[in-house]
Amino acid sequence: MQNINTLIYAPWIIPVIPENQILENHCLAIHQGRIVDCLPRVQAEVRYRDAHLIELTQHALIPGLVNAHTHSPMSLLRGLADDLPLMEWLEGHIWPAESKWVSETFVRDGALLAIAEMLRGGITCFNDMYFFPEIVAQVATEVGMRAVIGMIVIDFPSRWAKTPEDYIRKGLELNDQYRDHPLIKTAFAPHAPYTVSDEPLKQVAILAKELNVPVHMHLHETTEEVNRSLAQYGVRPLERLQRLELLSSQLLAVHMTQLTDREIQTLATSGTHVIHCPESNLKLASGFCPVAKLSQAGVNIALGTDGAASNNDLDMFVEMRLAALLAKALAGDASAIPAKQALRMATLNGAKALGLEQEIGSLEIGKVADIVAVDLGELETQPLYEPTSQLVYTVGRDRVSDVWIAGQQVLKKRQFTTLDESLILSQTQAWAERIRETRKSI
Ligand SMILES: CSC[C@H]1O[C@@H](n2cnc3c(O)ncnc32)[C@H](O)[C@@H]1O
Ligand SMILES: [Zn+2]
Repeated sequence: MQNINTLIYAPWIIPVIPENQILENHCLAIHQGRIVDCLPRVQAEVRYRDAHLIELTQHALIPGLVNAHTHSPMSLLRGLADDLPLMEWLEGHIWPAESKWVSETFVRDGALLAIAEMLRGGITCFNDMYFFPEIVAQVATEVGMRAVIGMIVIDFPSRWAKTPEDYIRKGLELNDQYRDHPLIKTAFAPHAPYTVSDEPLKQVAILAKELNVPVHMHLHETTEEVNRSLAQYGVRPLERLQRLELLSSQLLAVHMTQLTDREIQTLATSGTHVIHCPESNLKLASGFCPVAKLSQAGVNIALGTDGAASNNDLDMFVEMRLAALLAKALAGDASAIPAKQALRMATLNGAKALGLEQEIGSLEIGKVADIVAVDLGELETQPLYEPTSQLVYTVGRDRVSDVWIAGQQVLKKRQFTTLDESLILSQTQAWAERIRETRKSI
C-alpha cells in the first residue's frame, strides 16, 4: 500500500492525453498537489486504502480549463457599453471609463470577481493583460488560482506607468518577484499593433527571448487594425511583427480574424499560437477566425474569453461550443473542430501556448492536480452516450461542481473554499453604484 492524500472517483475521466480515451469508473490519486496515479476504482481502493476518498457518482473529471486571454479586472465594466464595434467601444467608452476608474482597488475588486466567476466555471488558469498586474497576481495567489500575468506595454500613460520604458521596467520587477512561483508566471503583454510603437516592441522581442517568457498580444482583431497598419507602416500588422522578430513559438496572437492563406502559413512555420475568442469576436463584430484552416496548417489554437466588458461573461464552456460551431459554419464542414478538439483547445492547447504543457492541460500522472468535476447526471444531460459531446454541446458552466488547483480544493459542491462570495457581491455592488452615478451625470 502506498501513502497518498486523496483519491477522486468519478464514472468518467477524460484525460485529454492520451487522446480519444475515456476512463470509466477510475480514480485519480493525488499526492502533494500532483496526480500520482490513475487506475480502476477497485484497484485504487486496495492500493490506497488510507487515502481520503472523494466519491463523485455522476460526474466527469476533466483537466482545468485554461482561459488563454482575458482582462480580469474588466469584470467591473461588464455591460457598460454594448453593441458597438471594437474601436468605438474602446476609444469612446472603455478607455474613458478606465482612465476615470482604474486604480489598485478597482483592479483588486475586479480581479476577485473575475476569479470567482472563472473558478465556478471550471477555469483553473487564466492569462491576464491589465493595469496593476501585481495586484492581479496577488489576488490570484491569495485565492489559490493559477495565472499568467501580463507585463503590459502600451504607448499611452496610465495610472500604473507613464512611458513604454516605465511599463517594461515595472513588468521586469514583477517577473523578478514571481520567479519560481508555483501558481504565477509572467508574460510580456504589448497591447496591440496600433498602441505600441516599434522601439518598445523591439525591446519586448529581445527580453522575451532572454527571459524565455511568452508574448501575449491582440493581433489582426479587425479590418480597421489592418488598415491603420497599412496606412502607418505600409505593411499588415503580422508582417510588421515578423520584421520586428516577434513571430515565434513564444507569441500568443489573440483574435486573428483577418488572415490570408499566406499569413496562415507564416503562423504555422513560425510556431505562433493563435488565441481564439469567438464570443468577443462575434459581439464586437470583429470577424471570424479561420480555425479549421489554421488547424489543418498545424497551428496551435487555444481559447480565451477576452474581458467581461466585451463578452460579457468569462465562460469557457460557451467558448468551446462557439469555437466548434463557428468552425463548422465557416468551413462549410460539419466535421470541422469536433467536440474532442474543442475540449483540447480549452485545456492542453492553452497550456501549450503558455509554455505550461509539462505541468497542466491534461490529467496525466506527474502533472499538477488542476481538475474539474462536471455533473452529467441531471435530465438536461440525459441520455448520455458520449461525455465529451455532452461537455461541449450540452452542459453549461453551472454544472461544474468541484474544482482543484494544484491539489487544493477551491470549489466544493459549488461553494468557494478560499473566497467570501458575499463580500465579493457587496464590493461589486458598491462599484456599480459609483460607476452608475457618474454615467448619469455625463
Ligand atoms: C493594456 S491593459 C489591456 C487593455 O486592453 C483593452 N481591451 C480589452 N479588450 C480588448 C480587445 O478586445 N481589443 C483590444 N483591446 C482590448 C482594455 O480595455 C485595456 O485598456
Ligand atoms: Zn482582449
